[in-house]
Amino acid sequence: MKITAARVIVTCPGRNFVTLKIETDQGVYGIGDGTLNGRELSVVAYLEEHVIPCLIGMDPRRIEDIWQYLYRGAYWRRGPVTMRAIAAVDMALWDIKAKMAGMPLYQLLGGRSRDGIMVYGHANGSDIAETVEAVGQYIDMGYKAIRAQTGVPGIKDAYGVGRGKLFYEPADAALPSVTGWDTRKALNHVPKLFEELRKTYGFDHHLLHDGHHRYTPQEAANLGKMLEPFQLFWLEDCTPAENQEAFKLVRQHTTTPLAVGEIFNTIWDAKDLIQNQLIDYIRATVVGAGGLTHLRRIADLASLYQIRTGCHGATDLSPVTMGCALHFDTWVPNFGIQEYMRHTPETDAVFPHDYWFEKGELFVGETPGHGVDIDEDLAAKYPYKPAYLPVARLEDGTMWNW
Ligand SMILES: O=C(O)C(=O)C[C@H](O)[C@H](O)CO
Ligand SMILES: [Mg+2]
Repeated sequence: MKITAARVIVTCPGRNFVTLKIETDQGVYGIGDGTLNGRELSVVAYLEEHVIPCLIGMDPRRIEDIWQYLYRGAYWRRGPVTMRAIAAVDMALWDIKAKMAGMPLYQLLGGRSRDGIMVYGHANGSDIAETVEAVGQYIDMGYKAIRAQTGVPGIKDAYGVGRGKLFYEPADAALPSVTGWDTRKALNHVPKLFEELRKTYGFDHHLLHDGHHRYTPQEAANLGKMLEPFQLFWLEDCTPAENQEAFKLVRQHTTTPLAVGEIFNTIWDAKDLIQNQLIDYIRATVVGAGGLTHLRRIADLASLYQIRTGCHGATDLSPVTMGCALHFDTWVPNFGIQEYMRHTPETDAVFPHDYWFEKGELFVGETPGHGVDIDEDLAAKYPYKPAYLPVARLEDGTMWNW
């Protein structure tokens, strides 16, 4: 069996997606996602110029060997561009293998560990009252877990507060817009949101919060401590994780569960955090961390330390990644939760998929493969549009982490 052709499809049905389609001499094809928010065309070039020429003629059933070829063979390892290109190939190859087996992908991974996948949605508002109302809407839709973000008085465009409620897109400008940040103001405000949420809705639902790399380890520890009475499911990205040791300080001071990893590319980014039990949830997902082949290794390492998965699932991960992640979630023994930020109806139409939402959970169907396809004619109607995430600056103009 041979790979006969592969091509990259870029489409923007509301936001940009990079999709890889791999064809074989047996008529079976596979689909993979290589979207890298705000840097999409770098993955397109990496795939078209450096990966696809090597793939032609290879046996698509040799998933592991092709993964190693692309990882070790490039000499230059890791990084978001490389690992997304590898992920796109890996997803497409697993799709092909599962289609040939006539099985949904989760069967090849080891079979079903659960029926539904608990997901969390994004509730946000410009102030506490609006966010409390938005959380109520998610509860009414049946969600069991909700991430809550709020505008903070005195901060311009606080992280996670979109203009829309059910659909909002952080990468919303042709060049990065400038947002603000002030840790003091956030630390004074965020605990009040969760106090209000617990007063209003009680403790039956899981609540989550994303610090988006904004706090120093000491500030993050302080926030975690202040949030303890409100029993969060997790506090995410409370401090940047390039220095994995920084989490020791946070961990020593708070029992609020910690989640990290949406920007991790490999097991090496998470190794010390996991082995020192400095986190509770690992956020790496299929497109970010080199596909299913590599994500499985991260999950297995995490399972040794009772750390659970919490795959990133923002809108910049296409329905192809969402489909793969849901098959992974259906299998993975140490599953925690899955992020689910809804795609627009336009995106859902470009990517027909066999997964659906019901009472706070997502379910995958029995379609062979990962169950997500691309309608190429429709995709062609939405050409690439430059779009960037914002940047963040402190009041005095200093660049900060968005
Ligand atoms: O979904 C999250 O938790 C995020 O932090 C969203 C990210 O900012 C977004 O996916 C970046 O592309
Ligand atoms: Mg996040």
